[in-house]
Amino acid sequence: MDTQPPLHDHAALRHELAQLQQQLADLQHANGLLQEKLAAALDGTGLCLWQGLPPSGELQVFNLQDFKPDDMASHFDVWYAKVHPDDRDSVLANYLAHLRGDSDCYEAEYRTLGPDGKVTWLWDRGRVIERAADGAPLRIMGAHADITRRKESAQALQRMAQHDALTGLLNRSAFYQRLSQAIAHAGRSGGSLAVLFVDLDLFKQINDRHGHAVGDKLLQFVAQQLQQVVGDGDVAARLGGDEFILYLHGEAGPPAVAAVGQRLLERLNRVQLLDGLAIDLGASIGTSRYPDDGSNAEALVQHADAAMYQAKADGRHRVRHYLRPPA
Ligand SMILES: Nc1nc2c(ncn2[C@@H]2O[C@H](COP(=O)(O)OP(=O)(O)OP(=O)(O)O)[C@@H](O)[C@H]2O)c(=O)[nH]1
Repeated sequence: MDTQPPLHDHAALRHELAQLQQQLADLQHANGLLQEKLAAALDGTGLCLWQGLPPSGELQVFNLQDFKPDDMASHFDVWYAKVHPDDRDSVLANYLAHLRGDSDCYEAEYRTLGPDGKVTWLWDRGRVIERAADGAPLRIMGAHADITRRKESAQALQRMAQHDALTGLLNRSAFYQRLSQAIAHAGRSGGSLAVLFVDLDLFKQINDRHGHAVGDKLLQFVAQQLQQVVGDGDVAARLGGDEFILYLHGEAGPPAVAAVGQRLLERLNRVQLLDGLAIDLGASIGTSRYPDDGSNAEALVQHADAAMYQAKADGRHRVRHYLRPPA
């Protein structure tokens, strides 16, 4: 039996095939243009587009500008394992809240850890674009970007705002902030803490005799000594000029506080050899304690300052504790 289609059907099929091939070529061309536009839009942004399929946990990445394929996780569990342990809870809570429909979008800034332990900060944002009839999320699409440099600059700025440029110690405002937090903590836990106000003796003479640059080096030396006498959780700072301050946390009774002050004086009293110069460096130290001598940072510092003036008046290079004026 002859099963060949009639000749005119062949012609019709060929025509249809040619049309389909043309449509395919048009679609490929349009797709190529879309890819070019997407690449142009993303160029230089550092953005990486991703799609997640919550039912299977599969993750896909659509563009790899600035990224290597191995940087990308192909499954939710792999991505989650890369997130810094300290950031996991908050990122996951944010992501799940959005999958549940509790938020308009998922958005988080978090650290990831590379195999070599390298930390990369990511900004990540996504939105569910397809849900099942019962509301279960089927597809989520989003983008992430490497924000490590921005984070590092912000951290450097924060560091500069909190530290003294010459000595690297905390500055006045950061110290007050820390001391206030320590007082609040001690207040809740029934603990005590001590403040030591340190003012160098006759520093103007040292500057005048040896020059400002030598004075600067001495201030840096004093800062190092302060850091040597404080323990874990204690804080040392430069208030400005030749004034330094520190607080000791925990059960710092008067003898222990005086002993720390004395240790510091011994360290400073050694004649310092600096640039071939022998410099006799001294300091007067005033101390106050929470809660006996003040209930807030300002009062404690003020009273330690008053005790420091008493140390100066008593002959300098000594430690004095704040004495409440007689009522
Ligand atoms: N080298 C240097 N000197 C500073 C700096 N900041 C402040 N000073 C100087 O530190 C000196 C502080 O002197 P004063 O506190 O007035 O008095 P003193 O000479 O230490 O005398 P007493 O405090 O009475 O023992 C001043 O001469 C300031 O110019 C600094 O950053 N570097």
